[in-house]
Amino acid sequence: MLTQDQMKLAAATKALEFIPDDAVIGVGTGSTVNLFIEQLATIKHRVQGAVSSSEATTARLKALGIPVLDLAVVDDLPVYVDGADEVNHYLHMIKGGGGALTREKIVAAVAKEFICIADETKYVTVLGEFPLPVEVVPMARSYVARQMERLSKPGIRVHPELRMASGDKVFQTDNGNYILDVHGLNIAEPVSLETYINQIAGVVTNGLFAQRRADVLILGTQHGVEVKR
Ligand SMILES: O=C[C@H](O)[C@H](O)[C@H](O)COP(=O)(O)O
Repeated sequence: MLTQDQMKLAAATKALEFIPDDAVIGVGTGSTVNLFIEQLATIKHRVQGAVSSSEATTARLKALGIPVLDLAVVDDLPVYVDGADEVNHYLHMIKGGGGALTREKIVAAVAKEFICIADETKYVTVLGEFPLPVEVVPMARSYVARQMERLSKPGIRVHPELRMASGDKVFQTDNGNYILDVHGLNIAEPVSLETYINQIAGVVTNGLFAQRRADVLILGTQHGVEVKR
């Protein structure tokens, strides 16, 4: 029986086959991506560098000698590799468990191909068991929380929770914002919910990646690596 980390590593290693020569690569954030970064370091001589989606990823890339470029000076990003907290059969995702959703969404928007690397525990029929991260401007946190609660239905309570770092310290994103983790959503229509939440004043973005879904899912399973499109 493989561990979750072994399945993540298998998916991260397979992703190397999707990396074109001499390209700048978009790199996401999280434990699965950290394994990918270690693999990417083994072929760093054949890439120009990486665009990073978080301060944590930037530090790891630099530590392994992979040049980090500013997205603003990169015109062509053929591939973006990132993990997910949940991914459904249409390759819509929930992301942002590590709080990097906004920069991830920006880099993903620029990239031609989004390659999601995940282990089989992330593969779901309906998104929403994982609480949906919503990045908010700090002063809007209570207003946005109230708007999210209005998504409750009879028998289903939608419950936003302000993400804490430790003790009574509020978690802050790389952009200086807060995260509401929204529990109780059963997401039957990810594209319309993504749009709806993003229109609430004070929301920077939410962790649904449905309008810009993954193009390829590399899934580490107990029976080997599966590639889905
Ligand atoms: O903000 C974090 C990212 O969206 C990650 O891609 C996501 O949380 C998955 O992370 P992990 O690979 O650690 O499960």
